[in-house]
Amino acid sequence: MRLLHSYLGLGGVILACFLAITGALLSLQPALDASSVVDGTGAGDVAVLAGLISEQVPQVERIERKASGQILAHANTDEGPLVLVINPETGVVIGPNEASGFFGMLAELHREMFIGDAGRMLAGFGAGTMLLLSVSGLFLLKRRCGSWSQLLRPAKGEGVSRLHVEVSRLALPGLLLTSFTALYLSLASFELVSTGQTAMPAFPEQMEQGEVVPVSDLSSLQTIKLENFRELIFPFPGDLSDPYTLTTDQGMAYIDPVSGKTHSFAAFSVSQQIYEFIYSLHSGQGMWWLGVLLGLSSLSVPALSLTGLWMWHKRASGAANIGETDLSDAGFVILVGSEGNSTWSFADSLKTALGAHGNVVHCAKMNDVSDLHLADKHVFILTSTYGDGQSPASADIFLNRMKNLQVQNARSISVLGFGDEAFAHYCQFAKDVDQHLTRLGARSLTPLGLVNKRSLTDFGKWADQVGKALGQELVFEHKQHVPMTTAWQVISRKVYGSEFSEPTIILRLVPPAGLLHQTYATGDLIGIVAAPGVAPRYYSLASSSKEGYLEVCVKRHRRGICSTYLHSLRVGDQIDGFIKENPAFKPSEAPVPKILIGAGTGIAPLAGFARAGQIGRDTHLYWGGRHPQSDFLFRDDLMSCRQDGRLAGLRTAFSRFSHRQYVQDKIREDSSLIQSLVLSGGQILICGGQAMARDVRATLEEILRPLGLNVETLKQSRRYLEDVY
Ligand SMILES: Cc1cc2nc3c(=O)[nH]c(=O)nc-3n(C[C@H](O)[C@H](O)[C@H](O)COP(=O)(O)O)c2cc1C
Repeated sequence: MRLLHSYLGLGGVILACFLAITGALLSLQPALDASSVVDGTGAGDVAVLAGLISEQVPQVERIERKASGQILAHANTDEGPLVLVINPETGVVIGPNEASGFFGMLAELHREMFIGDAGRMLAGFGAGTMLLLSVSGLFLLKRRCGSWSQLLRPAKGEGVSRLHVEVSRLALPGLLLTSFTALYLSLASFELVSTGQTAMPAFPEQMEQGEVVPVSDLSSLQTIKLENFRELIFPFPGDLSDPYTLTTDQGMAYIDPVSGKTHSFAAFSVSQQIYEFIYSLHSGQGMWWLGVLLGLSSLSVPALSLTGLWMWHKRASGAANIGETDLSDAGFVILVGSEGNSTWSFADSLKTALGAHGNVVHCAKMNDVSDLHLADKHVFILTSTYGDGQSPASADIFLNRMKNLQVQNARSISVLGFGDEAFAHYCQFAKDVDQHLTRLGARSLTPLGLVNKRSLTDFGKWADQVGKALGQELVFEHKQHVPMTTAWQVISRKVYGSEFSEPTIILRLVPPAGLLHQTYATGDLIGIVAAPGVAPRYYSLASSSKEGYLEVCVKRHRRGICSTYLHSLRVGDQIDGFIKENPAFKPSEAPVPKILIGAGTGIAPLAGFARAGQIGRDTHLYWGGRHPQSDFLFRDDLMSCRQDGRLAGLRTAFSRFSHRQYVQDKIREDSSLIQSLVLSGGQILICGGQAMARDVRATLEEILRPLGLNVETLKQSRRYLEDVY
């Protein structure tokens, strides 16, 4: 699916954009027509209307009623062909149909690119490509979301690939409909599907003799109401053997110009009705709102093409950047499972560190695994997890392939999973691979390692174990991509808990004078690079750009390079940082109760949410700190939130004060309140260290159990969000 999607996208990008843009412009026509339509009941029947028109436009050749209700008269004048818009109420000529020339040309460009059959074939090919892209895109979307039922849930991931997903999700229904109908119309234009249009009425062999009557006196036309009328073609002037040709929504008829009677009639066949229905679905004729919606979804095609190209390039460059080593020379093999590419950079670091000891290392995609990758090698499997606990793109057939391979031939196979604890199935694919290998009897150098949010610390811990097992110290220079930073100036600093060995500060920062203010939301992160070559450290924001400053809360860690650096800053000092969005940790906008739970510096985004007061009145905050006198972070702000009702409840627990309580103790005390908040649709947001998050989760499981609920189910419906570090 992915290959099909990528190659069709690459091959068809220009054609798809061309068809989408011309189609989007054409989609305006039904809406413009509809806006100029006057209620058409006044002129009565077709005979009256045709009579009124032929009096004003003697050279009229054809009258048509478009699906929008607009009436057009086509005449052949001495100055050339003319299309006139007619008021259906009065039959009076409103004026020339100026749009018809432009849209006519545009339609021709869209259908056949002014090059006839070759253009129509290209357009048909483009329609087929778009249909395949939309269908394969739908399946990839399902894979990314985990299952069909999760298709409409908020998209996971970040950056360009998230944009691609969000746009395609909005546009896919429209794109599927447009491309399917376009392909059908294209096949119909080459008569590869039946349109039923061959069923014409029999042409009258003999006309009545006598005087031609005025069109308004033709009895067959007097019975046709305007809303059923489609087209009337006048006989060729002076040709007494030529009848009127009438088309209604029932079928086609020839009408005698002398007697006014119907000579012959052919009803529309089912296939013709299908054709017409599909035509109006594609063009929006008669359903201008659908036309506009389809036009808007077509506009997504250039955006999807650009973001898709970027994703393809990024994916293609991942493995290519790592360099090649001959497999037969290698004693070590690194197999990589990656979707977004970041795991390749860890594979690269591992390869370099192993290579520094003279080891020959070969890297490959997990999907390419063969017996040659295993035979007498130390194998490292580095894989991310994707969708909802599923395999990433470069590992989706790995487990199947492994079934036929001799894992016992490998000297060792060790698995390292990359994932994100915020997901319900943390590193699930790596766990599945590890279990599978154990079942097959593979030897391993180290137990399964897990890396949360690409943490260099987690990676380093696993690599230390590998180094010890091999008797080689592995030194890493992990080249992590650091986005462009901007300068931030400290405008205030408040120190808390200075009597403890690890104090906490709240820093307020603004861009230095003259620099542009960026936009960020409470709960987003600021990445700070404390020294060249050191991986960025991320801190949650307690404020949004609306407040005019950026606020972070930092506890000093004994050997923490970045926290020590931030603690050393004074008012007026400048630092470099970049904003990283954190869409996974945002309170829902629905007016449901919110339960905010945190400990230590985890209070930062929670205090920010409470302060902004946008998250509804029924917000309860639980926080655990050390001592109420010395490190009650954001105390004044939280108190005033409680007073003015932005917080309906504020419960604090202090671990170095009289009762020595932790935040989960306060939660347990409030069990019945929490149960009722959850039952009324409440959302829980947790921020802080891993140990706190684990204890809180266990307590909440106990509280939820009597309700027949658990954390996992809440997580799946985004009612349990964690930002844990
Ligand atoms: C759409 C999407 C779904 C994800 N699903 C999971 C998941 O179910 N479990 C998990 O632990 N991590 C999940 N992650 C996080 C990734 O595994 C993690 O960011 C990893 O470092 C990405 O590595 P890669 O860029 O090499 O694919 C998901 C990420 C995205 C973008």
